[in-house]
Amino acid sequence: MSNLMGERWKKVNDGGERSLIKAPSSASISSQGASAGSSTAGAPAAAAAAAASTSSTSTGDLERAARKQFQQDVTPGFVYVLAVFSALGGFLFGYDTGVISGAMLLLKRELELSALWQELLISSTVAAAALSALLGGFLNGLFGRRVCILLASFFFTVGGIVLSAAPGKEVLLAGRIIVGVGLGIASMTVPVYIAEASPPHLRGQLVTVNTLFITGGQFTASLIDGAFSYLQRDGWRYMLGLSVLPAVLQFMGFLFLPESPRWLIQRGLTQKARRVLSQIRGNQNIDEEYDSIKNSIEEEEKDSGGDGPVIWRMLTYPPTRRALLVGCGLQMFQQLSGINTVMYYSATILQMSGVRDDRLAIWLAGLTTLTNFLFTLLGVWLVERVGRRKLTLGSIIGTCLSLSLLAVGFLISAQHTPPVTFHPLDPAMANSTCSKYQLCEPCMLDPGCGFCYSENSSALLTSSCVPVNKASTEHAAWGRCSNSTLMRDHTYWAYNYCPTSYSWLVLLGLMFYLAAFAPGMGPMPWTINSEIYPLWARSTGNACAAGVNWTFNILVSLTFLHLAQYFTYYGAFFLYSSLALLGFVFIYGCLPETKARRLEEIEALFENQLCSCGASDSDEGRQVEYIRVKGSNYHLSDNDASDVD
Ligand SMILES: O[C@H]1[C@H](O)[C@@H](O)[C@H](O)[C@@H](O)[C@H]1O
Repeated sequence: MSNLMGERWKKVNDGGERSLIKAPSSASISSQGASAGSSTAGAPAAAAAAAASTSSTSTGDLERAARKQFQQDVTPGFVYVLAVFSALGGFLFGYDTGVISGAMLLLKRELELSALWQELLISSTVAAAALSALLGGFLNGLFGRRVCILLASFFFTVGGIVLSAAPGKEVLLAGRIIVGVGLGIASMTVPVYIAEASPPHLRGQLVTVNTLFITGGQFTASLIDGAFSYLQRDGWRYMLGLSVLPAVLQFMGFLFLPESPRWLIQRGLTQKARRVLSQIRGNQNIDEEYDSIKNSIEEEEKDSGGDGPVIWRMLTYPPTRRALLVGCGLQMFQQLSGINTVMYYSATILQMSGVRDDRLAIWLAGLTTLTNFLFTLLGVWLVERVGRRKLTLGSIIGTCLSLSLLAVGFLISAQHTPPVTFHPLDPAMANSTCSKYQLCEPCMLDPGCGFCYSENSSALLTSSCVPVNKASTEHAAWGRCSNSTLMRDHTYWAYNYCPTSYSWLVLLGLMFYLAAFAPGMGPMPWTINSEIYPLWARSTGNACAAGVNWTFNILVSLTFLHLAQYFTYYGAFFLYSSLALLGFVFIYGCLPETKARRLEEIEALFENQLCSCGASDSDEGRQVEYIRVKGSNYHLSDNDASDVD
């Protein structure tokens, strides 16, 4: 599609550099003319235009005046309030996915949960989120963003209450599914709502704040897990129930917050849309923005044409098909880079380094979530400075390298794995595979076995490979590691890991991983998805991408232990690293820069063949701003654009 906002956008070849220019249509000139008088910045702009007509040498003055107009556009505080209340959905996303690991430690003891029930309570939420994210696309189109956010916070509230009052595991499962439904809807709606309400120059930053809230939720969850782990009875009720507070806060807030103006215009509620636009743009002139949204909706309706469900129209119309591929691909590679495995596995990595106290391990695991949070903050700072494409590319290179470092750490640890020195006889005379292992590595990779060892300050003394207790992986089925009273005199039970003196290498890999992943690969898939689809396809596109995110989340977490069993830990991390490399090639080839463009302009970026973006790297950083002065179009040159920023 080439006709946007009532004006024609053309690609021209200008000295070998591609750029977009637009030639004004008569309609836009007249509408501009009509609105110029009411514009707060209309006077300087008109004066500048007059100067331009008398002397070509005064183009500099003209551009300066135009830039001034941009700089006068102070963002009203209301947009920030709106972003923060929406991002509470991100906070709940992080909190509800993060809190379960600590709660599970208490739950499995108190309710005597089998491995299957533990798995069910963890995965049911993610599975429900995957399905409800897909359904959320339909709900968003039908009822709007605001109603969907209200619905999500309602589900979070009810889910939290059910979880904290659950009399048994069946009700717990119901509560986790209810929370999952809220998660799916919130994860696809919040980024769209923030993107549609933000001014272009702040959009990336404000949508990225949502991911900052996700990681903030994960960090808070680890603190709450740490604090309530001392409350052995019912501690989990507080951990799971506390999410009700932010959920109620968000629900109350959204009773007063407005609907997205873009959705309102699409629904023909034009007066309401104008009111909302004036509210979120403060004292700025909204005529141009309003016209541009309205025109683009009309154009989109013509261009996207055809009948049938939105997903069908998206797949048969090349620009949206490409955008959908890029959006879903980004979400898929985010999860295939193993973020949730790394986060989940951090406690074990700490145990490998010699932290044996459960509570200390829980507190220290909080360091992982804190690092994730702090580096996402860096992403918020960088997104409007370096742009989405460079940030994502840099991040995935670092992610790929750090995954290799983690793999090398596990490889060296495996090569120096301690031997099994003692083969005790099973008191029940059952034939267990555990007794066959001669080394710790194959013993710990077998989910039925664990490594029981004693050590003094400098060396490992006796060690054996024994079956794990079926009711709790914290003890062996029999022998000196079978209960805490027997485990005196520096005797330890290692399940899922081996003691190693190379854990520092793994720890280094872990920190490097989070520092690389969190600013780019963590937030950018959400941010980019919120802006690459035209309005008619936005909810469906985001629903599909969020569905892909949750589906790969569950796939990666469920397969990790099996992967490790068949390919060892280093094999699994080398695999994630190769997938991240594949992700780099995909992003390099297919992801265009969307920084500072209006949502209505972005569709044009997907008109070219997919995977031709790498070739246009020279255009990166070229930020072209279009300023209309009395019917003429001027663009600020590269250097000037940075001033506007
Ligand atoms: O963007 C988020 C964030 O990076 C989280 O830390 C992670 O747990 C989620 O799966 C991901 O979608």
